[in-house]
This record gives sequence, C-alpha cells and structure tokens, in this order.
Amino acid sequence: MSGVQAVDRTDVVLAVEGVLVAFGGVTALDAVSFEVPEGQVCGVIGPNGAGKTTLFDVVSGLRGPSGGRVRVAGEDVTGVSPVKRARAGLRRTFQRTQVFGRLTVADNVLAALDWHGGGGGLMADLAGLPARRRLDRERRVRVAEVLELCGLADLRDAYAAALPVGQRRLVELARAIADRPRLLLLDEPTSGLDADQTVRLRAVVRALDTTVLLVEHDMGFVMDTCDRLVVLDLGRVIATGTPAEIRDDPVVRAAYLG
Ligand SMILES: Nc1ncnc2c1ncn2[C@@H]1O[C@H](COP(=O)(O)OP(=O)(O)OP(=O)(O)O)[C@@H](O)[C@H]1O
Repeated sequence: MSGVQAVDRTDVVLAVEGVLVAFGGVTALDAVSFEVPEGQVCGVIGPNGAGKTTLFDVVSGLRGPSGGRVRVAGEDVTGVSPVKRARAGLRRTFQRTQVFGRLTVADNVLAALDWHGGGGGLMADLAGLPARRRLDRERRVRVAEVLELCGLADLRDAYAAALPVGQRRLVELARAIADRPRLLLLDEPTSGLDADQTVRLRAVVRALDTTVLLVEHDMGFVMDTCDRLVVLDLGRVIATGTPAEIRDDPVVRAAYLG
C-alpha cells in the first residue's frame, strides 16, 4: 500500500473536472476542477471577472463547456439540459428573483412540489385515490414546514408580487428547497436581503441536509456559512480550503488586492 488515502467516490455530489470555457480571446474558465462531498456547503469566491457566474452556468446547464465534465452524484451531466438536471435533483436560484407573482407564497411553494406531477392522470383525480389524498396532505405539511423554516409562515396568503425583494428572494429559496434537492445552487443569495433576512438565510442553508454550491460577494456571509471555499481568479482555481485557511492564504489576499 502506498501512503495515498483512499477517497470514497460515492459521497461526492458535485464533481467539476477540467472545465474550460472561452469567450473569444478571454478564457473565462481554465481547467477548473473541484469536488463537493454530500451535505457540504461550498462557496465560490473571487474578484470581479474571475469566472464565478460562468462556472454556475456550466454547473446548472445554462452553458456548455468547451472541455471538461460536470458530474452530479457520479453521473456525467455535461451535455444534459437544465430541465433534465432539475429532474436529477439539481435546483438553483437566480440573481434576479424568479417567483410566480400572481400566486400566493404558499402556492408558490406548492407549485414547486407539484413539479413532478401527482401521477395517475385524470382517472386518478376522478377516482380520488386515497394515495392521492395522502400525497396532497403530505405536500401541505411540507409547504408549512418550509415556510416556517424560511420565516414566511405569516406571509403564506400574500401574493408574491406584492412582497419586497428580500421576501421574494426567500420565497424563491423556499421553492428551491421544497422537495429536498440533491444539489442546491445559490447565485448571490444575500443580494436584496436585509440583515435579519441574511441571518435567516444562513440558518436555512445550515439546516438543510442538501449539498450546496453558492456564489456570493458578502464575505462575512461566506465565511460564516460555508464549510469550504473554492477561490477563482482569472478563470483558474487558485485556492481551496476552509474559510479560515482561505482567509490566511497569501495567494488569495494578493488576488483580491490586485
Ligand atoms: N457572454 C460573454 N461574452 C464574452 N465574455 C464574457 C461573457 N461572459 C463572461 N465573459 C467574460 O468571462 C470572464 C468571467 O466572467 P464571469 O461573469 O463568469 O465572472 P464573475 O466572477 O462572475 O464576475 P462578477 O463577480 O463581476 O460577476 C470575464 O472576463 C468576463 O468579461
């Protein structure tokens, strides 16, 4: 036996392997590789133009890389559409909030749970199968749980369009976590949140069993919330480590100071 420690591959939920993206002469991502094990909250940080948004788009399937691979739970999803990735348990939030303005807060979350369909079609609806009713009850319980967790219980009957941006962002988060995703991608999740909402967001992220990848500029939030960080600069990974390791890393400091 060599001294190399065996790594259990089964607990890696997200693997980014040698991902390349170029825009004309600009290399936005240059052989980016890292892994996120099950249940970990991983933050991606880096100065402006480092490639964070591009990386997010590649992981969520909005952009195909010109090289490299993305695996979710071991499965190569590189050429797979965002919709199919969603079916595989990947959810994301956006910098510009996406909620159903004409639905109430509770119905926004319910709609996220209904995404898979009730199964059985019209005949099942007409027959009013007990299984269907039980599923319906379970969904309503889950909606109540998620609204409580996200601090939205008092707003359950409010129309999403009527809410200020911070609350709308929490509704989007509630939608994203409702059916317990395998991998949750959060794009600038604190933007538009006030201090109390940011504390709430952190509590929600920490309370989830889900594996999380987040891009965020608020360093205080990143340092308090993430288990590990990946630091990008000019499209390359320049450091990975715990928040404490990254804070003390001279290469990272130099990149931020330019
Ligand atoms: N559609 C595009 N066309 C051309 N160049 C692009 C495009 N998208 C991004 N880039 C370039 O790729 C590089 C990485 O950009 P990206 O937006 O991924 O960085 P970022 O880390 O998210 O930046 P910021 O923190 O400012 O949002 C930058 O040099 C950017 O100018």
